[in-house]
Amino acid sequence: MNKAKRKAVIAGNWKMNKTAGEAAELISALIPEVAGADCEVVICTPFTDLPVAVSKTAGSNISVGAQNVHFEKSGAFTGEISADMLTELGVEYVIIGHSERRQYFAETDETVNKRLKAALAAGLKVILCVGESLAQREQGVTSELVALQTRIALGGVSAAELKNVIIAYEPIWAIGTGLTATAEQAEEVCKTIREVIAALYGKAEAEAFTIQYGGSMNAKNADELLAMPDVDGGLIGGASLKAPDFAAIVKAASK
Ligand SMILES: O=C(CO)COP(=O)(O)O
Repeated sequence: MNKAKRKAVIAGNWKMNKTAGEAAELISALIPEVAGADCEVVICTPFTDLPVAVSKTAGSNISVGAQNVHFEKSGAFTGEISADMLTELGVEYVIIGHSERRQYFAETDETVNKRLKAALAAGLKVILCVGESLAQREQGVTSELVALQTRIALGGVSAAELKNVIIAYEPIWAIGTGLTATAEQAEEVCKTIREVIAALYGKAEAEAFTIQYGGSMNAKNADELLAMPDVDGGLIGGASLKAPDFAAIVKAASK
């Protein structure tokens, strides 16, 4: 695989953090720190921060994403947000299938697939999350599980649409725990994902495809993780909430 062909994507997943006022402050601090980065920079904010995030980042190299989207276009789905609502705001990306959504909000591979197709149809770029629990890793089913999650999520997605999809490999046991997958563990699963993409869409598509690692990624471990041949970026939780911490990872990806 020629990694040089792929531009790294560093995305912050703010989760349920930052009011709109706090978001404005964080973005103001972030813009000068990441200006000129040689990688793509994305911040995925709570829904309520999206308008301020879009307006504040205008003219900068930071793209804005949401953290979820519903699969229907509109209707009686109290509390939900549609893809058209996001695109009209100027939102470019959306995270789909994060393990916290799967774990706490009963999202399944099937609804992840429906959300993904709805997002792509509306013109959004998707960061699709896959990853195993600690019990699944200990049972030795990580590769199989991640391959299955990937196949189901991408069901019905064309090769043209795939260009707007990134996959983030996020081992659940490494999220917010301070436990990072070793670079070798991250590489092994990211490589498996690339093989699944190659089997589904072909070798050229797989080589062009961006795969991120996520799970306690920080300024200290970013270099080693990003040096892996199949790790093309990161999806960052905790370390995306402070401008210097996030900027340090962006810098590591720009080397
Ligand atoms: O879930 C994550 C990003 O989506 C990772 O979160 P942490 O970086 O806080 O472990």
